[in-house]
Amino acid sequence: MSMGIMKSLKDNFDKNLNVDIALDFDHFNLRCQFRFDLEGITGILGHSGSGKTSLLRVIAGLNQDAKADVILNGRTLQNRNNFIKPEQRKIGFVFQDARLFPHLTVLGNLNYAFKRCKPNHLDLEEIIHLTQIDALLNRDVLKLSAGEKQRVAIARALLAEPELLLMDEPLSNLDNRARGNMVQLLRNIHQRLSLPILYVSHNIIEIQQLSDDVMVMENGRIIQHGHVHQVLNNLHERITSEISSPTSLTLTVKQHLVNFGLTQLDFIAPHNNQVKLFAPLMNASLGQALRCYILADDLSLSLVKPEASSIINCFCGTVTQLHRLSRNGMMVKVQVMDHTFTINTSRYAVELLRLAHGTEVYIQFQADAIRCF
Ligand SMILES: Nc1ncnc2c1ncn2[C@@H]1O[C@H](COP(=O)(O)OP(=O)(O)OP(=O)(O)O)[C@@H](O)[C@H]1O
Repeated sequence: MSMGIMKSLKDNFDKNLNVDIALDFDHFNLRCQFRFDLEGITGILGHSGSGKTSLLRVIAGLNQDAKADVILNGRTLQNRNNFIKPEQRKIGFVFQDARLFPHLTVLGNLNYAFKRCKPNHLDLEEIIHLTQIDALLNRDVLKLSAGEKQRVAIARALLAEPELLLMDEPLSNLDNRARGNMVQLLRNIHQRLSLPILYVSHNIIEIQQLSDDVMVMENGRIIQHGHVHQVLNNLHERITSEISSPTSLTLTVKQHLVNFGLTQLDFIAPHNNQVKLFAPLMNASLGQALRCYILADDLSLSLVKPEASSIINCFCGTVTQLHRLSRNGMMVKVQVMDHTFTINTSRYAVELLRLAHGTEVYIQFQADAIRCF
């Protein structure tokens, strides 16, 4: 197995992406300028039509009309005078639909990429195993399920040994269960290959579970870019006009209470008091950091500390924001130390509790409201 060689090669170059793009369609203008170190998975979130696909297409070299400077790992892919063709950019692209070669089997599709990439630093068997397609190799690609097709498409993209992988809504044709499995598979791939990924999705949960950094696009512009928790917990009002994003946290495992079916996670509350935060019992080692989220509908608010309550998680915090979501629905942000919690409640409750910026409140949630990954 050539994992050692793979890893050292991946680590040898400076990984960064430098982009300055101006692209004009009849009714849409894309203007993006950014430079960042390519380390993990960067999620790209935004309403339909905000320009996410257009941005990926320019980076991949699929839109020659764009006025763009694109520099990947110090290599100029495009500027006023140069245009490197898509197949020479060392950028992989996985689309919403798998786009496999229909006349080839699964193995034929993989070999197409593998044989064109010389010398090979990746091990074909390893990639087949990593993408869980061992049992599919001789199958006709037209007879695969949507999830199977996407796994083959990912394997094929990896075998071309890209320096950057672009993924455009790769899981949108899958049901919830297949989507969950694919998120885990993508995390494994990323961990094993250290391959930077730009990952476009409408699905905030998918972005929360996969991304280290998140960019938010609106109307052809990047309006937010930063660490996943920081961006998702403070999503721009225009993006959260109809939905609330989940509270996004990284928490470490403190202890397992096997008899109660609970796992205690580390959480620092006001005045530096360590308070107990419980999640459902999970198979994770002590000290392991977990990506966690809580849906806004799963939290409730109280003005007084509930002394005797069956809801076992309760923290004191301060209201920092109130935002009307619908005719009767409100979104409330509560700051608890460094953590911002997002709670959905009714306009009636906000008036009843006289909630305002600065109100001290207690947030409550059940153990199974916290979902960990
Ligand atoms: N070839 C084209 N010619 C003219 N307009 C285009 C072209 N491609 C995209 N657009 C327009 O550019 C805008 C951005 O499209 P884009 O596909 O980049 O958005 P998106 O954020 O990826 O949307 P979605 O999430 O629905 O896929 C849209 O208004 C779209 O109609």
